[in-house]
Amino acid sequence: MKIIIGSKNPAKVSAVKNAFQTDDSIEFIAMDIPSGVSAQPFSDEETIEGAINRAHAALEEGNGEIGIGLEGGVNATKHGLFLCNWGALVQEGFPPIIAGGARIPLPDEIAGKLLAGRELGPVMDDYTKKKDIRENEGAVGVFTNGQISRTEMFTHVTKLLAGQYEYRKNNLNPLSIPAAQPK
Ligand SMILES: O=P(O)(O)OP(=O)(O)OP(=O)(O)OC[C@H]1O[C@@H](n2cnc3c(O)ncnc32)[C@H](O)[C@@H]1O
Ligand SMILES: [Mg+2]
Repeated sequence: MKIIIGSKNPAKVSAVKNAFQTDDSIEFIAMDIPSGVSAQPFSDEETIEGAINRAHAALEEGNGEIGIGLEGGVNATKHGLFLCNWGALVQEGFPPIIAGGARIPLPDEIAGKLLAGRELGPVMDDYTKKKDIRENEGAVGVFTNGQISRTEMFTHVTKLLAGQYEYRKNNLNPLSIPAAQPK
């Protein structure tokens, strides 16, 4: 089985491999796929849409059995601007499977820069004086003092996708297969 991952970001690619590691017959292909939403999604809705877009486009371009999209964004609440992360798994002929990740508030100093229009990736690099935080521990890793890395957070999201996919496969009632969703 071929799983096409809609990103070449190593934090995302490792997460998908971790989540499906029990199955040796899987071939993983990572492709650079645009999210089709803003570079810095600003709501759960927009972030979910980005994940689904990536999963659909990955499946189509990579010609596999499963497409996976993982997308990071932020979501404003009255308690502050929270990191939000979403994943989607797309399989031909079925509606997308969706799962969300852990969320933590961003410090005001970082949130202010995003509200002023900057992207989290470069803001985190400036803040930590390191390079490519988004491909390594991520903002979630920095602000949890290394407890939960971006890979670990996305591994959790992908396990939630993989588990729902397995459940659907094992409990498929042929009479209730939903119609394919328009792309
Ligand atoms: O190559 P892709 O797959 O696009 O990987 P990405 O790191 O850009 O990830 P997203 O597009 O999903 O993330 C959306 C935006 O949020 C930023 N971002 C999200 N989570 C982050 C994190 O944990 N650390 C640093 N930047 C993050 C990222 O740089 C983008 O500006
Ligand atoms: Mg991106």
